[in-house]
Amino acid sequence: MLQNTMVICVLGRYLLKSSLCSRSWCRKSSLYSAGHGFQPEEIREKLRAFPGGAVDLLTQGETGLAVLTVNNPSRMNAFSGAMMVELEERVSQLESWTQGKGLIVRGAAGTFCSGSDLNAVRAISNPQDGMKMCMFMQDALTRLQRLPLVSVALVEGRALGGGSELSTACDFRLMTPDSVIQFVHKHMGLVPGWGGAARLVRLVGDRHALRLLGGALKVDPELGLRIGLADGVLEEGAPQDGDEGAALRQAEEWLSRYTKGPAEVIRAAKRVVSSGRELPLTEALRAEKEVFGTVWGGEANLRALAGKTKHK
Ligand SMILES: CC[C@H](C(=O)O)C(=O)SCCNC(=O)CCNC(=O)[C@H](O)C(C)(C)COP(=O)(O)OP(=O)(O)OC[C@H]1O[C@@H](n2cnc3c(N)ncnc32)[C@H](O)[C@@H]1OP(=O)(O)O
Repeated sequence: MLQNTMVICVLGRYLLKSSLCSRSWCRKSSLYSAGHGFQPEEIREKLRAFPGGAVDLLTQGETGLAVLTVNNPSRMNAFSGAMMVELEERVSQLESWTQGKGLIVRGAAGTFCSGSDLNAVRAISNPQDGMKMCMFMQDALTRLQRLPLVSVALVEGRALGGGSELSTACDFRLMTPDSVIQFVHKHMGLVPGWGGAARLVRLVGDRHALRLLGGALKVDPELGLRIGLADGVLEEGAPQDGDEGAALRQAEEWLSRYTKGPAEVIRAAKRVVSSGRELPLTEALRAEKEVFGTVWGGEANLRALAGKTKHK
């Protein structure tokens, strides 16, 4: 009991100091340390032995939106080891992108992501390597979720296994009409290990989470909306018309509602939500105070005051 309380206190302090407190939000901070057996360089080297695919990042300076594309279409965008390393590198890039406001995470060629590349999984199916991959991906996806960017997973086609977990690391999920999110882990004799279970419980509550994991249920857009896993359903038809970018454009338009305005204000909004999501109330309030201090009397605030803004 005492040990649990200490772990919670240490975690709270860690979040406040490392990624959520005012002076160091943008600093790269890891979820695990050497004390947990987390040796990132050793893990990267191991993962790079499983090549294939890419994780592409496109940042748009004018809009402040970035698009992260999981790109391995011949394997339904499964994550090779090299792609796991690339994902972490892209997250590092986004951590340093101070002008960013929004992020869309998608898969190439009309499908989201079919999880880990099973060829790599078979080769590292011993417990030691599994733990290393688990810590590495938890760390990368936790840092992705904590980015001061409003993020949305654009789910087309299938989001399976690790792909379903990736979708939960975004603030929102948009689904195309025929898409499916499925935590297939049970069928693989597994549970999520990329942080997907912990995030799923926070998104849909423990009972729905247990239904999705225990039943490996296929979540279509209707079910997704009903349980709060999906935040919107995109319009029918675009890819059949030979226009692969249509879903992306719809997602950009959807996201722009939440990213319109000065970067420092949008980023501050995401930061107070991140601290509220992760920290106990007292620490979240302190973190909120720190963020408030970064916008109070700031350029956007003074402009609004000078303009006698009315909210009609
Ligand atoms: C469980 C958690 C774990 C983790 O957390 O790390 C994982 O994520 S394990 C991976 C979980 N995902 C799967 O088990 C996916 C298995 N694949 C399928 O169910 C199907 O392939 C599907 C539904 C994704 C697509 O079916 P469809 O009929 O449309 O296409 P194909 O089956 O012909 O697939 C095309 C091609 O892609 C290869 N593929 C698909 N997914 C993976 C994957 N995860 N790893 C490696 N390769 C994958 C599939 O084998 C086909 O290749 P081919 O050479 O043509 O056989």
